[in-house]
Amino acid sequence: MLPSPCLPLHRPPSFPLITCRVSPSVPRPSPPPPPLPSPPPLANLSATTVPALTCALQCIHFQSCSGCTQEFNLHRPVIVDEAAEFFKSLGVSDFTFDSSRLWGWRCRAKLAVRGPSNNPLIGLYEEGTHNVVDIPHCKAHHPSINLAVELLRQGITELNVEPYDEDQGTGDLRYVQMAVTTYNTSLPASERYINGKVQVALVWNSRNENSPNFDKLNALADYLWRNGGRRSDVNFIHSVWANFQTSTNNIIFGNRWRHLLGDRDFWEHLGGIDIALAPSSFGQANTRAFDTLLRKVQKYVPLGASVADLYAGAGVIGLSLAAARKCRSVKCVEVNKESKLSFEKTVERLPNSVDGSISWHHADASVEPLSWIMGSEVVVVDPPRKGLDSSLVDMLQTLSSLEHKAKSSSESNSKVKDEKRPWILRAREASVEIRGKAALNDSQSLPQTLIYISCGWESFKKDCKLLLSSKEWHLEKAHGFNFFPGTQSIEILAIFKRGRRAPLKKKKSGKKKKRS
Ligand SMILES: C[S@@+](CC[C@H](N)C(=O)[O-])C[C@H]1O[C@@H](n2cnc3c(N)ncnc32)[C@H](O)[C@@H]1O
Repeated sequence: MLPSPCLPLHRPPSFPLITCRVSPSVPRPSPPPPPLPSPPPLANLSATTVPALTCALQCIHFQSCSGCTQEFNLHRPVIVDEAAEFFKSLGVSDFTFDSSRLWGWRCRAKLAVRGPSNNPLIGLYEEGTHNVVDIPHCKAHHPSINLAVELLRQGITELNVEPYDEDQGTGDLRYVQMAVTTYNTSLPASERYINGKVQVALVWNSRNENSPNFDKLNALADYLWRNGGRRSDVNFIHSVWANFQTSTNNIIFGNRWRHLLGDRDFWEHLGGIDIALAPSSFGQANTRAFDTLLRKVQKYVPLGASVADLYAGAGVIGLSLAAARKCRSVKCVEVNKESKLSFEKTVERLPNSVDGSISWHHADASVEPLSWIMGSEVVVVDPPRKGLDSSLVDMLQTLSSLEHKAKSSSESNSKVKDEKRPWILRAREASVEIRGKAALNDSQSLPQTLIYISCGWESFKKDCKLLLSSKEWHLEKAHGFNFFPGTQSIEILAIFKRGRRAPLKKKKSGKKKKRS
């Protein structure tokens, strides 16, 4: 039998929750945070009164690790002022910025594993290099991720697992993805976050389960499960998965996944619904801040609307809208086929009141983008950091003139027999169509609202200017969210409406006209 881990693994005390503005949906950890100066109100974007040190990162890895770039004023990334100015110049002067947890916010981390087995390095690359910096005390990680990293480190050493050597292409363990679920209904809501459990995905340097080093992978998974799983004292490992990757490029995951131990299903409660997320599907790193954003998005979608959710991942945004806004139809479009299963599981748990037409399509949103948004009143886009594909921007810029073309294109799409385009046929094969009581929306109408969610500020600015320059859209509202405290990045939620902005009504002077 293998010895138990040499270091005792205890759950560390929770980080204090300090925020610029605590969203009401964010559960407070227990015990309550120490008394600290109250943060400035959200909408006030003028100079902050919170001492910089109160919201300082205070992380011993700050100098060496590339993960964080802002050490002080975590509640207010430097980019917020620029964003407020940018939106003001476009006629939106009530930009808001919402902050939540400043430490322990990262619920999803992909870490490289390098170095010797008796002293493994588990962390991020040093800026501009492929040298891995060990970050056992990372302040951004959810505390359970740091615990799981520590346990993994012990397992690697005790079992003599060889970390990957990039130069030689040798070694076994290349990366690890750690994702935390904070959804445990057996605990009081206030204790769920801090007691989050980790889904560990080990990226193994072999083709599949038949490779000679598979026994070692199983031994490492057993070690994690025995010392951190359900029957251990600490119980912070949710499950262990394997991903097989032998390529020499920089892509972290290979195509083959295998569930090894623990619960197969991983649930989170976001935007008012239960969400399933497989390790192969995209998941937001800051789940609490994402929940705040989802609830804000709901406010901009009319009840009963039809929605196209492009760059949808497992359909979290679309499905939360389907439930909260009783959407007539929701169409999700995503290029990663691995997200389909998570979407299907989430749909199974949707409340019975959701009876609109719901579908998920494995397709590239940049190919024939018009076909995806036709018939929807609201289109949601949540692209990767590089922003929208140019074909999508082009289409959104010329929407009115495309109206006629849209009609004929939709007519030809509906003739399944005549369809020759392979990408459309493939998308149909891989799509999931769940028809509720409500009929599918076959209308030819085009969206009046565009909801743009962005994690890439520079690309957002570019896309935003292009959309506005066409006069096809105007900007109605803009919000920022502190998704990545300690970095220069924020998440943007921008609401565009078709056509020109209505001119501001002139204020009445208040003086009564004299009767003649
Ligand atoms: C920032 S993530 C957002 C995912 C989802 N909205 C969520 O919040 O969970 C961007 C997603 O776009 C997908 N994607 C990237 N390029 C795409 C394309 N051309 N067409 C469709 N999906 C794409 C990625 O696979 C990824 O899942």
